[in-house]
Amino acid sequence: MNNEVCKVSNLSISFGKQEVLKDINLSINKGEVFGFLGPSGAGKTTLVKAIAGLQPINNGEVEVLTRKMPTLSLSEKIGYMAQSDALYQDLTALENLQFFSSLYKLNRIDRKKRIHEVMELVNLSEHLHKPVQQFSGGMKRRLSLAISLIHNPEILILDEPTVGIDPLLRKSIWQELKALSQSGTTVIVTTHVMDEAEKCDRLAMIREGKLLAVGSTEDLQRKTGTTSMEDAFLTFGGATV
Ligand SMILES: Nc1ncnc2c1ncn2[C@@H]1O[C@H](COP(=O)(O)OP(=O)(O)OP(=O)(O)O)[C@@H](O)[C@H]1O
Repeated sequence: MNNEVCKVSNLSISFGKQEVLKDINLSINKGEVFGFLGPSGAGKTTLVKAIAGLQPINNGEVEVLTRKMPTLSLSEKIGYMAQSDALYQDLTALENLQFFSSLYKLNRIDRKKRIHEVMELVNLSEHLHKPVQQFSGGMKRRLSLAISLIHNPEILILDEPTVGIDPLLRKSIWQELKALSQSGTTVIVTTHVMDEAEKCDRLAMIREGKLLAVGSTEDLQRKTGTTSMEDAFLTFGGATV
């Protein structure tokens, strides 16, 4: 059975003269937690934006759920959380969630139920009526995560999801991402943190717009004869992340 939900073929993307992604080929399977690991500026954000359909493509192709990206028709099936939070500061958490959920076809009762579920999940239930401008950085990240989950997407794309989040909550968010993947959601994350990379089922190592390697942590360590992701990354040609 073909489990592929995303296929990137010969993808290249340039900004002016700078080629930031160079001939990327990879595929992502349904229900896996797939990570993009690489140092700052490697091209991770550009790549996940291309997968989310938010980034024009110069060469090659990105297919998601057998559709060629970018396409608007998949917005119901993809949840995307950007690196910087896109929240309305003057509105409360609830009002933000209501606004974003109104973009999807959820009826009022489902919407209310789902808002409570996602707020519970990110541990923000007691702050539902607080204006976002009073939130800490970590709380804003968690609210952004809740918003990306509001429509129960098949594919969840998270750009550096746990930046600014304390270790305890980071752990609970990772548990939740794992649970989502076990229930069939495909989770795609970017990170430059090695211990987070190790939590992914498979990883793509990226440096200077090039794909260095793809595989599970075990695969990548076995191939390089190393015992840590840091050493594996260095062996594949990456600088320190
Ligand atoms: N809109 C843009 N216009 C011009 N250059 C851009 C644009 N977006 C990204 N870049 C450049 O593309 C390269 C890759 O950036 P990208 O944000 O994809 O990297 P990243 O791996 O996600 O890094 P970080 O972890 O710091 O976010 C960088 O050199 C960046 O300066």
